[in-house]
Amino acid sequence: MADLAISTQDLVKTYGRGTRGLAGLDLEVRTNEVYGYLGPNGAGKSTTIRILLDLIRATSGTVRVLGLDPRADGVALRRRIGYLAGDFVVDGRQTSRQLLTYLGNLRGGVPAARIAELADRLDLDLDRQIRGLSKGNRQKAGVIQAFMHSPELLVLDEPTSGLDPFLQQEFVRLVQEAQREGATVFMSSHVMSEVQHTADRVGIIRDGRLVAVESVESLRAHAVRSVTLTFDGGFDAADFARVPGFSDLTVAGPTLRGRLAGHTDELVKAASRYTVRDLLCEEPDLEEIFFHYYARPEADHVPA
Ligand SMILES: Nc1ncnc2c1ncn2[C@@H]1O[C@H](COP(=O)(O)OP(=O)(O)OP(=O)(O)O)[C@@H](O)[C@H]1O
Repeated sequence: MADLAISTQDLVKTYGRGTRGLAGLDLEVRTNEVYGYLGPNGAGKSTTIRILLDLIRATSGTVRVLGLDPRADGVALRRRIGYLAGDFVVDGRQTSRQLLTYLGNLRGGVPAARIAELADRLDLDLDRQIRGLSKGNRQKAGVIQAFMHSPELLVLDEPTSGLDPFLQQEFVRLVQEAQREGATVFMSSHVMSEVQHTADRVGIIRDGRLVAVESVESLRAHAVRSVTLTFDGGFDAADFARVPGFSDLTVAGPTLRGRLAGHTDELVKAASRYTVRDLLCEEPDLEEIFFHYYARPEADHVPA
């Protein structure tokens, strides 16, 4: 289907001696979305990505990437994809500039100014030998080679591992720019917070199967936030006990704390009857929801 950048049906990968890599994976990544592919170590994320790139082959099942079969059209596909491997390994004797120029030429030529601009944004010294670089700096070279030719599809395996928080923000901007320019981004991670700033949807994989697909928006809407309200003058906690979704209330002097699921509107209306000195509403902990899926072995595929 044209509106799907990636689709797999009943994909199975068995490694020697029956180790299950994938156990019937049905994946659908829509064109121009950012899809976060989440799961704990060993869930099958890298196995999926390697099959998409035809670096390994599935035991059974079908795969379509940009409308093509990676097994038959791997070479044509590579040019249209930006791929960052989880274990980005290259010949360390060359400089990043040499490596990126070489890879750029393989992909039909990438202007030197584009490489320089990305290196500047990620703060990478292009003229140092790769083997002398820290893991984080090598990862920057990996990120640049994935983005530099403005591919239609970015397939990124744990892209921000090793990047410091400042560079993670720059990475988020790169992903957003790529999406604005029409690219689709498929990105694996085992850390929810890493993808929540960029992803439209997240798919959660466990034991080689997709156990949930949700839009980040809906994850947020169902997320639970810790709320702390401090009042000037008295307040009646009973007014807050009636607020839908507000639970685990505790009162300490002028301060009321609780957990809020869903929208804040009713809580704000209840608080507006009093003089509010301070209001703290913590970011929803999506990680908590993410682990909730692992706690339910029977969890069903939830279409977003
Ligand atoms: N080359 C291999 N030979 C045998 N088993 C493998 C091989 N590669 C992966 N596996 C197994 O397949 C399963 C899925 O591994 P995979 O690397 O795809 O998981 P992952 O979700 O990417 O984990 P991580 O976050 O640790 O990279 C694991 O049980 C793993 O041990």
